[in-house]
Amino acid sequence: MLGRSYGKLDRMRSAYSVETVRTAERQLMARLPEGALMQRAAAGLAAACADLLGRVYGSRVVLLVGSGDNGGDALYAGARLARRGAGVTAVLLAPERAHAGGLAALRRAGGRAVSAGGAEGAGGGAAGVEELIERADLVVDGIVGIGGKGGLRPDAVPLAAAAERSRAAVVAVDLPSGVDAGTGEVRGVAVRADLTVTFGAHKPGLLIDPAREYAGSVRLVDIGLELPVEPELEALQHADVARLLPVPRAESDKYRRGVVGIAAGSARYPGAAVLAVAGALRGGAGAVRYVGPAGDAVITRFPETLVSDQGPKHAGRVQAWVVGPGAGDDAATVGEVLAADVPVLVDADGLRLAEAGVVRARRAPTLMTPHAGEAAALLGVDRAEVEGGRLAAVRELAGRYGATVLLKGSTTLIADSGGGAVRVNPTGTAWLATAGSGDVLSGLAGSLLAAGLSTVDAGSVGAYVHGLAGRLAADGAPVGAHDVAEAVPEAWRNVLAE
Ligand SMILES: NC(=O)C1=CN([C@@H]2O[C@H](COP(=O)(O)OP(=O)(O)OC[C@H]3O[C@@H](n4cnc5c(N)ncnc54)[C@H](O)[C@@H]3O)[C@@H](O)[C@H]2O)[C@@H](O)CC1
Ligand SMILES: Nc1ncnc2c1ncn2[C@@H]1O[C@H](COP(=O)(O)OP(=O)(O)O)[C@@H](O)[C@H]1O
Ligand SMILES: [K+]
Repeated sequence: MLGRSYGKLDRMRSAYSVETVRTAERQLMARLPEGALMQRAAAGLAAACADLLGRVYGSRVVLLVGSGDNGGDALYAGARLARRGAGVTAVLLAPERAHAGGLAALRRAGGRAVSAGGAEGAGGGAAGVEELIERADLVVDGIVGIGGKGGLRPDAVPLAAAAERSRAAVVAVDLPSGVDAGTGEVRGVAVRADLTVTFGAHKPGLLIDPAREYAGSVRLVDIGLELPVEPELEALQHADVARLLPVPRAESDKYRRGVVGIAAGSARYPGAAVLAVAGALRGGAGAVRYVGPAGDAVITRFPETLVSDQGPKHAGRVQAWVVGPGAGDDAATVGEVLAADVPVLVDADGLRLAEAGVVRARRAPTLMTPHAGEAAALLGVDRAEVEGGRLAAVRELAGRYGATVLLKGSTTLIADSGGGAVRVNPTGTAWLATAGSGDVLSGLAGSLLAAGLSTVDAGSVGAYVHGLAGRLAADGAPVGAHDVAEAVPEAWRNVLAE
């Protein structure tokens, strides 16, 4: 929990695909002496390990070393720690293919190496190796980095399991071994790290669940890569959001600030209408119109709402619509809203009722906000497939519908149909997994649309403020969706205070 101290994140965080990182590395390597890049990586890694250890001298460090350059980084960093008095043991998964220069450096510094399979020297053997890991103060995971394919290989699985059992702090080199760097997918076992030291650029997997959870906190080591302007993934931070939040000027009036229309709720689910309005009233629009059968419940709770029981077509001026929360099977209302020539946010029941062809044919932009279950239903796949491959799912939906799609959940992603960087929300908290909090988000993001933000900005700023409001409201204890709505002004002030 970041709690009330939240808010020191001030630069857009970007992640680049593995191919982009490799290209940048090749270009830089061509201009540098051989091995220089790996030394930069190892120096940053060793410094992070030393910070974590506090006292390096006398500490017990175990390196898990695969056969690629990821293992090389671990070996060179281990050599640096050994020179400062740590007892360093490298566990080699493939002794004959371990990075030769790194291994020699470690041995010169007084470190030793054993085989994971037990073939080489004392202390080897599977049981001995696992014991070594369990007794360590620090485990450095250099099994595999961006060269990884598929899940962790079977010979590496017991090492990852021993690291998880161990009391040691676990530092992953570049990525936790076993996670997919490009997508955040995790197939089978992967290393669970307390800290991941990543080189040159964040990789998408470090920002997307489930892999993000395996990474622990992430420290970026600058190795001098020159990266393209457009990343594959970007996470807004406080300063970015502060620039995008709509703030009224002296000449503003309620219409200039934007009117958001909420077509939500039903006799069965009046609460969804109330919660969507609760979010909308705190989202920057100058007025909130409500259309639907829950007008009485809405007006009782929020007398400032402009309530109408006519359909959306007769509701009067609206700069953006929200349709769907708690809407049941009211396809006619969804159709009417989609026919309006203003931005529309479609959520919940509305997603099921919005035909792809109709959404694609709209001239004004559309923002769809499914959770994983709804996204799975739209794509005709299992929910687990969406949860395991969120990036592919959000892109696929955006392409199919010709819309901006915000995929809710542990990592909320926002993709535009035109391609470009996918936004990832960094403020989410599992306390938001409470009934109705999605309704608050749809009202909030709809209000931002009415205030003039693009669908991508309204979705990502909405998710950011909503996540922050969830953290502030919860502050370590369970909350209801209405609490989240009530904390939105505090979240807003928190962002602008930066
Ligand atoms: N390319 C560069 O310029 C730099 C690379 N660096 C490091 O180099 C890494 C990439 O190195 P490589 O390209 O050698 O690749 P890796 O070391 O990431 O992985 C390749 C090795 O892992 C094995 N492997 C692949 N999939 C596996 C799996 N699922 N389970 C277990 N083992 C698996 C392969 O057999 C191969 O031997 C980066 O992640 C980073 O740590 C850094 O030194 C910085 C500079
Ligand atoms: N584990 C989680 N971590 C972070 N945020 C979550 C998590 N689970 C759900 N959320 C967020 O909570 C909200 C729930 O929305 P939704 O699933 O539509 O619920 P409802 O339909 O009950 O309103 C979304 O903003 C979603 O991103
Ligand atoms: K690794």
